[in-house]
Amino acid sequence: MTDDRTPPTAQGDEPEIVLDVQDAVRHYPLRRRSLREPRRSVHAVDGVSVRLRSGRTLGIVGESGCGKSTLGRLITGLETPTSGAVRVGANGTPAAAASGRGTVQAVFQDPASALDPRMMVRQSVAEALGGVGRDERDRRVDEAIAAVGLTPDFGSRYPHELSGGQQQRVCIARAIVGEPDLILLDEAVSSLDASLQAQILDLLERLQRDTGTAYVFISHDLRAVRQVSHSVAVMYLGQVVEQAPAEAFDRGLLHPYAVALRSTEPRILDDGVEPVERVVLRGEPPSAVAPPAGCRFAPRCPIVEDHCRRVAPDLVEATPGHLVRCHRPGDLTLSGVARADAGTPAEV
Ligand SMILES: Nc1ncnc2c1ncn2[C@@H]1O[C@H](COP(=O)(O)OP(=O)(O)OP(=O)(O)O)[C@@H](O)[C@H]1O
Repeated sequence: MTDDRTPPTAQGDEPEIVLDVQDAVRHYPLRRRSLREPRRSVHAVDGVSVRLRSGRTLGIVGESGCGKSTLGRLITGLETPTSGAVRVGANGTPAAAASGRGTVQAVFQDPASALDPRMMVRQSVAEALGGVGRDERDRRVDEAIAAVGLTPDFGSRYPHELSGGQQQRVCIARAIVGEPDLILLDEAVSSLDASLQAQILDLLERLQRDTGTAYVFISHDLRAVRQVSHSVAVMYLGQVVEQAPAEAFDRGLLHPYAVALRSTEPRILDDGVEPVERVVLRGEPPSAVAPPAGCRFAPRCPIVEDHCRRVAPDLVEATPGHLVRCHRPGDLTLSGVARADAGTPAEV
């Protein structure tokens, strides 16, 4: 894959928006043990706004429990937001209404459980296509199986006759066969070994070039996210704390949590840049049931000030396409990680 992920569209001729998340909130009410107990809920996603254009990839990273998968379920319409709006496709249909209609497809971590063990590959891919005539269905199923690099004879195999990588290719064939506007990839390469991961990531990039499908790529693997994404959103306790063009993700992160997270993957900088000093965060993430007042990251922040504990920072644009939610953006830097270089940030 190339480093330059700038889409091939001329300026002023922007591709259409296929995902528009506006102030999305998803709270899960907790069961009360008695009626006197106050109502409490898990703030899984707490005011997320992102937009994604056709042909581009938005990466979402953050530690376990920060709300990545919940956001993914809102995008695929598997869940509805407690408040806010999630619209998908060129027509801006609410995600819940678009669910099951093929506008958005999803690929998850475990391909074996995503495939029906009683269905041959062809049936499985055809099932995802829905109601089209038989000839067209056969043609599109053949194309999808070929597009993911499987030979036609795989069509008559069952999932247990495939390797993990081949099963994931079938899941991707199922996702692309109906030509969706958007594919959610939630830890889609995480269970594969390194060389298979590279193959699948290359495949996804090629498919995107050919079809213009947009991807939301959720992963704890920063290296994979950096490789495929045009823009990367870093989540912390249900909120986006930084969204940066992929180039800035290497050297120009501004939020202390994003810098710390980034420092756990020094190998990304193997391309001649000095190694990064590791920032070790104190403590565990606070509970998503009662997020801290002020900045949610304040209890663990290495550069916290009094103000941070009292006033919640807004997500503001530092440079075009680069957003950060911090009172002291850019104040935590690492040796080998230069201060943000505005450059020409990509929009997703
Ligand atoms: N159905 C549910 N009911 C109650 N709480 C939930 C539910 N689903 C998720 N949560 C809680 O919401 C928060 C966000 O969970 P989510 O699965 O979105 O995080 P994640 O970032 O995808 O984590 P991981 O990387 O471990 O998958 C967590 O605190 C989780 O316990």
